[in-house]
Amino acid sequence: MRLIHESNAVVGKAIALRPGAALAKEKGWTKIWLESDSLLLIQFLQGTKSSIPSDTLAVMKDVQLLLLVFQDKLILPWLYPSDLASVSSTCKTLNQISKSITTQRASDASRGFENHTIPFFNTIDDQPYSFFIYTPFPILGFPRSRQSWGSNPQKPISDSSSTTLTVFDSKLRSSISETVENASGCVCKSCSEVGDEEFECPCSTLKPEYLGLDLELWGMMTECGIGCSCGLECENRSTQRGVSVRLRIVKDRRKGWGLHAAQDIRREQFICEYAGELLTTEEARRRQQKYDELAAGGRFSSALLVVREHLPSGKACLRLNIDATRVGNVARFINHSCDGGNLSTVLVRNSGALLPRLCFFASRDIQEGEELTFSYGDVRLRPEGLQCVCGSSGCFGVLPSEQT
Ligand SMILES: C[S@@+](CC[C@H](N)C(=O)[O-])C[C@H]1O[C@@H](n2cnc3c(N)ncnc32)[C@H](O)[C@@H]1O
Repeated sequence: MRLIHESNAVVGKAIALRPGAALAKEKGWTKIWLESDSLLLIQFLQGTKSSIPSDTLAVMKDVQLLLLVFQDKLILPWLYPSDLASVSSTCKTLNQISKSITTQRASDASRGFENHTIPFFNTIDDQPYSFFIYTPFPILGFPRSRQSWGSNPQKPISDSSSTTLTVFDSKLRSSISETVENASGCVCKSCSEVGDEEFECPCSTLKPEYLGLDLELWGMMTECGIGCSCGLECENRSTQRGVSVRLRIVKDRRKGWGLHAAQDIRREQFICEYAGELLTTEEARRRQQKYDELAAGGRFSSALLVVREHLPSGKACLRLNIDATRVGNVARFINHSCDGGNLSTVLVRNSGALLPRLCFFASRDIQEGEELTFSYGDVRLRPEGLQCVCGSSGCFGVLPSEQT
C-alpha cells in the first residue's frame, strides 16, 4: 500500500491488486478498474498528511504498473488515457492533477525525447492527444514497463525519459552489436572538424550530395554508425541526432491526426526516421489482420509499415516490418498523399548495423503550416479499402494496400 499523492486537502493511498484480491472487499476504498487487468484502489485519508512521506511512490510488483520511486511523482502519469479519466472522476484533486497531466501530454507528443516539443492541435473534437509509447529509435520487442508522460508541467521529463531512452537505445545497440564483429567504418575521431578537408570524415564520400545525386535518386545512403570511431557530432550522422525541425500534430476531420511543419523547411532537410517495433513477417501479418478488422469497425488508425528493398532484378532482398501503432515516434502521424506528397523516403545504412533505417527528407521546400505527407505505395489490393482523402488532383480515392 503506497502513497500516490499529497496535496492541499487530500492524501491518497493507493494499492494495486489483481481483480478479486482481498482488499477489494474492504470498505472506504474507491475501486478503479484499469485496462491493464488490474484494480487500483484509492483510499482518501483526510487530515493524515504528516504520517505519509510525500516523496514516495511505489506500486505493488504483481501488477507491474511501475516499480520506480520518484520524488513527488504520481502514479497518474503512467496511466492510459481511459484509466486517467476514471481516476480523475473520483475527486476534485485528482481531477485537477489529471487535467494538468492532460495539458502536459498535449504539449509534447515526443515526451521530451526530441530536440523540440511536438504539440497536438485539435479543433475538431475533444481528444486532446493520441496515446502511444514514444521511441526515437526502432526497437525489438514491446517495452515491459510503462512510460511516464505528463508528470511535471514545470520541468521537462528528461529525467525519467532519458532512463527509458537509455534502455531503448542500449537495447537497439546491443541487438546490432551482435552483428558488427567484422564491421569496418571510419577510424577518425575528429570528424566534427568539418571544413578542414584533412579531418573530414572519410565515410562522407558515400553521401548522396557528395556524389552529386539528386534527392529523388538517393533511395539509400550510408552514414557512420557503431562500426565507426566518431561520435554523434560527426557530420555524417545527420539522421541520428533526433528530430531537429519544428513540427506539430494537427487533427483533420477525415484523416485523423497528421504531421505538420511548424517552421519553413528547406528541400533535402532531414525530418525524422520511422521508428517503431521491428517485427517478424509472421507477426506483422498477424497484426495487420487484426488492425484491418479494427479499422473496418471505424476510429482506428494503424501504422504498420513494410519496407522492401529490391535487387536490380526486381527480386526483394530485404524486408523490414516496422509497427509504430503502439510504440513509435512522430512519423506514425504522417498521412498518405497519392501524388507522393512533400517527403522522400531514404534507406539509411549505418556502418556496423545489420538493418537499415527508413528516414524522411523534405522532397521540396515546405512552408510553415503545410502538412507533411508521402506515398504509402502504388498497390491497391483492396479496391474497397479505406477511403483516401488526400485531396491531390490524381487521388485514387482509396488508400494503398498490399499483401503484408
Ligand atoms: C500512419 S497512420 C497516420 C496517422 C493517422 N491519421 C492517425 O490519426 O493516427 C495511417 C492512417 O491514417 C489515415 N490516413 C492516412 N492518410 C490518409 C488519407 N490520405 N486519407 C484518409 N485517411 C488517411 C488512415 O486511417 C490510415 O490508416
